[in-house]
Amino acid sequence: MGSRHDKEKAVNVQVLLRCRPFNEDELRNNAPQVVTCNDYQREVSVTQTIAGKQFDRVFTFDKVFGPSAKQRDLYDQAVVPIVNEVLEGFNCTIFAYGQTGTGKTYTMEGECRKAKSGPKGQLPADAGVIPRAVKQIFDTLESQNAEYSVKVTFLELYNEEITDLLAPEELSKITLEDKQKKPLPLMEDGKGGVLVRGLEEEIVTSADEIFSLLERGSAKRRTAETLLNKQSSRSHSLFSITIHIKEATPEGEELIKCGKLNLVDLAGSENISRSGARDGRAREAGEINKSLLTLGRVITALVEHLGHVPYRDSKLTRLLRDSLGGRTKTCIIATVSPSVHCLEETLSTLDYAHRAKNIKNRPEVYAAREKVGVYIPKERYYQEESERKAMAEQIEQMSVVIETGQKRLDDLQGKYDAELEHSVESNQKLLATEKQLEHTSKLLASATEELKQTKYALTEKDYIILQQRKAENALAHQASVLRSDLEKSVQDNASLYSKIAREDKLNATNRSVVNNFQAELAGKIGVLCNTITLSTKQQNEYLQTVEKLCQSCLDFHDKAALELRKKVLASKSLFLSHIEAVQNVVRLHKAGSTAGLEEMSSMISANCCSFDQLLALGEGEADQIFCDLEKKLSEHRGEIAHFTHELRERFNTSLIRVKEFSQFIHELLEKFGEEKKKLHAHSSRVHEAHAKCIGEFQKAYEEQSKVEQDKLLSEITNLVSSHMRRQKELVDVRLATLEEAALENKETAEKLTSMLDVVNSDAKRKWEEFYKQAEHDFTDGSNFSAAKHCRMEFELQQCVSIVDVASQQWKKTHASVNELSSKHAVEMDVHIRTAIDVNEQHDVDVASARDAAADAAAKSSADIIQCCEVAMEHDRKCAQEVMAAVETHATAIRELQEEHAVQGAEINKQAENTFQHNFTDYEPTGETPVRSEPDVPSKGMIECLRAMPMETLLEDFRENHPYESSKESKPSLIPRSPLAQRN
Ligand SMILES: Nc1ncnc2c1ncn2[C@@H]1O[C@H](COP(=O)(O)OP(=O)(O)OP(=O)(O)O)[C@@H](O)[C@H]1O
Repeated sequence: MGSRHDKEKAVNVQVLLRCRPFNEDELRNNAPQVVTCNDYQREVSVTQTIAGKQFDRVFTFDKVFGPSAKQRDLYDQAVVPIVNEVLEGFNCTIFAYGQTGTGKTYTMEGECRKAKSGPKGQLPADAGVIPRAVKQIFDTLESQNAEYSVKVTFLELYNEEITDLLAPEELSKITLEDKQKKPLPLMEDGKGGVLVRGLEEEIVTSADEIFSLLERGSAKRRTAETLLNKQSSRSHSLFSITIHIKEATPEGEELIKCGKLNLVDLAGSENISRSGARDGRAREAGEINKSLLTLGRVITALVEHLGHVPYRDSKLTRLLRDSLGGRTKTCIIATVSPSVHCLEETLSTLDYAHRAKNIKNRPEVYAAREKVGVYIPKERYYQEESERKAMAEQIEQMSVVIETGQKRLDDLQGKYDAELEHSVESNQKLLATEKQLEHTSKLLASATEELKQTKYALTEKDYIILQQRKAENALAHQASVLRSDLEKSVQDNASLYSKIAREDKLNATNRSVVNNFQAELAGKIGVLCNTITLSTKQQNEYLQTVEKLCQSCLDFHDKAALELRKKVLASKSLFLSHIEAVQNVVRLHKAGSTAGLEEMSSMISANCCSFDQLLALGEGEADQIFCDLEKKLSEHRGEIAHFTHELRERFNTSLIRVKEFSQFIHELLEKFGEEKKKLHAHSSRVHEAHAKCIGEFQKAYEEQSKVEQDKLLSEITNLVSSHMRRQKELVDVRLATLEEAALENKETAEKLTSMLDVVNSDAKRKWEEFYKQAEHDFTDGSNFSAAKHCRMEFELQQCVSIVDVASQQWKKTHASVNELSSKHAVEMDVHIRTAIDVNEQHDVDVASARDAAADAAAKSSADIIQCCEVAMEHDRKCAQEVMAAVETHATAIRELQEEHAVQGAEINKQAENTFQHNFTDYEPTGETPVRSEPDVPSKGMIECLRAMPMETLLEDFRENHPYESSKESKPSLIPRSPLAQRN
């Protein structure tokens, strides 16, 4: 627990830097390298050229992986310890952060997304962190023999919307697009963390299950990408593995350790302008950047120990809150490109990652926090899990219902708002319309007033005209009465010349009146004449126009008819030429098809022949092959028999050899025994010789000593005695050593001999065992080979019989093919003949149809021409009639004019005559009649007959028909009847 306690102290976020190798494009373009990695010193240096000078910026990280680092290197050095900590009960998070295309997905997932374990459970070399971590977790859990459970979740965060990449397809019965889009809401879990509501948690029992889930999720992500036309570079993905391990404590307690590993593949870190987001995608880029920017702000706040950390500003930071300054161990893998083209982004990534190094987390072991937890049996745990899942599903369904309700409410609110706006607009429109209506009503009232005034004026004028007409009529009547009276009085009083004197003045006045009247009448007649002349002239002009029109129409008709005739003739000739061409084509077709059919027929017969030949050849070849096969089979049979024989012989030989060898071993063993005995004898001899030698040496020594003693006794008694003592001691020591050695040698030799005996007996036993085994094996082998031989012979016989059957089958097939081909050829021939007949019949039909068509065309063109001629004749007649009518009309008008002129002159003359006759001076006759008072109307009376002056008439009219202003009365909406009616 001590180490755990240490681990639970604040630790910095671990930041690794990985620089990918140059990609193909960069290599092709010879892009200069600006990033250099020193993996050992954990340094990355970036070379910048500013104003022609080179600057190097060096960054140090917890670990640095250069372009040559493999997936395995990164995993072993950086991730293995993290996964071990997860297995100890820590929560750990690994982020991949960097510009698009720098290898985030490669690092996290690897090239082989479906990183199913290869042979012997090995992962492919390109497998990334996720598959390797999964494998490590399961390998460890399985080796620990502990009870555990593993759950995974896989989600995508795109545009601030969370999608569950593991959601089963069949659950959501909505359209594919909706399914892809279905966002999941985030909820507070009440413990300071967040939950993704409705996120599928899959319980898995093996690494392979996780791999298939991962594959499913990745596939879903890819499908969504295609549907939404987005790229992985714009979405974040979060793959989480939660592990529960049951562990027994030394105190006998059972606690469940709970570790969680979050693996986050962040979106590309480039900015909006570089991500290519425009218009509609600006929001998308904004939201992605919102997450990444918030992540940056969160890092800044944590590094600079600001009071407020803006976790809540984006879903990404809410989700990863615990991994940033929380209770989770965090590792950031920053990825960069070595190329100069990405320099700006590389520097930004390095700065970002470098700053993140200073974030401190306080990781906790989750088992420690949940020590109060109890062990639950596996079944109950799974049951509770499934219940929890069902409840979560229910909650999800309810939340969906709530969401739907909320959406509906929002929709309704939207509709209500729209309606409200609409009604405000309508009100405004209504007000405007009302104003317009008022204005229009005013206009209408004034127009009605004007109309009424006009009507009144018209009625006034009508009235005046009527009155004037009445006056005129009365005047005319009075004039005629006057004239007749005058005539009568002139006749009656012709003789009363004397009395006429006073009448002269009156007569002169009368004459002047009549003259005036006559002049007036003549003027009027003249006007009438002029009008008639004018109208006659106009009529003439009109008639001339009509004539011209008729003439031009006629001309046009003539021209059109001629053109029509020409066209009909041309079409006839064209039709004929077409028919000729069709005939030619038919002839050609006929010739071609006949030739083709004949060729086909000859080809078929040739084919039949060649087919026959081929079949015969094939048959010959097949026969040959069969013969060869049979020969080969019999050869094989012989060879196999020979081989078996040889095998048997070899076995026998090897058996003999084995026996010889065993004999040899026996001999060897015997020899060995003899040698051993010899060795024994030798050793005892050596021992004896040794003892003898020692005795002799002792004796010789003693003798020599004695001589020397005698010799030097007197001189060097002390020296010699000491020397002798020393010599004796040495010799004794030496002798003792020699004896010991001899004894040791003897012991060793005996030991060796006994060991050799053991070895020998072992070897003998083993050899006997081996010999027995070999003998047994040999018998087995020979039995087996005999059985095999029998089996092979049986199979060969079967093979031969099959080959015979096949040969017969082949012959049968050949015969049937022959039969079929000849039948086919006959049928083809029949078909071809039928086709030729049909073609000929078709030709005849075409010819008859052509003749009929030509006849019909000729007939129809003749008909058309006749029709045209008739029509032309009719037109001409019509025109002539029109001309005659016009002439008649003109003559009639002319006559009318002349007659009118004559009549006018006559009237004038007559009137003059009348006046001259009637107004001759009075000649006395003497027959003065009795004076009588003529009934001549007085001037006053005549004056009375005059129409009243205009003003009087108007006054009179206005008195009798007072004008009512319509301003008081409502204007009538019924349209007034036409004026003509009133007039
Ligand atoms: N260390 C590496 N070794 C070999 N190839 C690599 C390495 N890193 C990346 N690549 C290659 O570079 C290409 C881009 O990598 P990847 O798709 O992982 O980038 P990314 O950062 O995830 O991009 P995005 O943000 O668009 O998802 C891939 O073809 C990958 O195989």
